Amino acid sequence: MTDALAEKTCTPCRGGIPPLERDEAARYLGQVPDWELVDDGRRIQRGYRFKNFRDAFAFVGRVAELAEAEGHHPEICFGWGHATVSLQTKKIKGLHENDFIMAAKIDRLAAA
Ligand SMILES: C[C@H](O)[C@H](O)[C@H]1CNC2=NC(N)=NC(=O)C2=N1
Repeated sequence: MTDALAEKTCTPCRGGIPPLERDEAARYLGQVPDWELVDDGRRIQRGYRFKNFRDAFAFVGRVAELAEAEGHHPEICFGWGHATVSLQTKKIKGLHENDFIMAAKIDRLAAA
């Protein structure tokens, strides 16, 4: 199922729509089960482990390129051997399908 999401492309979000309800977000989360709902269901995040700093940094660079290509951007915290990616649609201060598309694409990128 993750592939189905990963095959989609993010759509420009200009605000003015409600964020996903918790039950909707939970349904999408089933397709990216390694991610967790945080901030009262308004954000999703996942941690990744790497052999060293260089591999973590390379992963961050690939996620950044993906975000620019999709026009939808995560928050990333990283250091020696780890990176945490967080996704929320800022314009609506909550979750949108775009966040789950990016999660699925980032998981595929991390597995590559
Ligand atoms: C028009 C375009 O969709 C917006 O400027 C994008 C850019 N990247 C974005 N990224 C995130 N995470 N949230 C947004 O609301 C957002 N808006």
